[in-house]
Amino acid sequence: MSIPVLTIDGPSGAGKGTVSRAVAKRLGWNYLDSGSIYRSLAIAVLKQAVDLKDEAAIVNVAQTMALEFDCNDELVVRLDGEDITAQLGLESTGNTASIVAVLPEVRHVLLQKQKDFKQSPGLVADGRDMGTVVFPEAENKVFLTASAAERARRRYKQLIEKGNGANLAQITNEIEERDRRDMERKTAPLAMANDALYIDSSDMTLESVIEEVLNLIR
Ligand SMILES: Nc1ncnc2c1ncn2[C@@H]1O[C@H](COP(=O)(O)OP(=O)(O)O)[C@@H](O)[C@H]1O
Ligand SMILES: Nc1ccn([C@@H]2O[C@H](COP(=O)(O)OP(=O)(O)O)[C@@H](O)[C@H]2O)c(=O)n1
Repeated sequence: MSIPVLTIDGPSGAGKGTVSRAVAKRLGWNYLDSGSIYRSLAIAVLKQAVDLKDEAAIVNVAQTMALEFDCNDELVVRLDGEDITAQLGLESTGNTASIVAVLPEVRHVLLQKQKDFKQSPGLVADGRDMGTVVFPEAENKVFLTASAAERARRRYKQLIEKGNGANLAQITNEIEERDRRDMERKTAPLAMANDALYIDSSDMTLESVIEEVLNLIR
């Protein structure tokens, strides 16, 4: 029997990660946080002080970086043996991730790493192109979004709660800039798959979004 896949794509701060983790836990399925792969590459590129305009050098880092994901209660990510979990969630990391994610060759190199997460008994995959490019065969697809203002508020609150400083106006600008970059790139842009369920979570509680996604599976 084929392995079931649920894809959840959408822009930054829509709730993809939180909803995906909750649904994966309820179903007992594996979870792919594809953004963390692009984020890890961003950290590797920053660590090696690679010029963000040097496409060949960035592709080389993508090909050679060794990533380990430990998904117990909390996700722990090691890059070339070093624990980079604390840097993964920074907004600066997400912004750099969206710059390196524009490169077609980078996306090509990272494709198989993502496909390898499709393991029994099932997979919840969260990102931008899960339903369109990485798992087009998935039988359940969601496009999860919310207004940019609401997504910025959520991100702001999340950063403050984690004890990181944050500025709402700056986060709003960064989210809008990242939306633009993710939607306008040529390769695997952020777009809704034809066969996806559209959910605007602006005025929904987290619990009701999770319920709606679980209803799709049942
Ligand atoms: N429907 C919702 N209502 C209120 N807060 C939400 C909702 N969905 C997500 N959040 C909160 O917004 C923040 C960003 O969610 P996250 O899952 O990290 O988004 P994404 O993975 O799409 O960037 C988290 O703190 C999360 O708890
Ligand atoms: N499948 C994916 C996932 C992320 N990304 C890129 O990686 C960046 C960070 O992704 P993320 O999912 O961790 O970001 P958030 O939505 O959590 O802010 C995005 O802005 C995208 O540019 C991508 O191109 N394709």
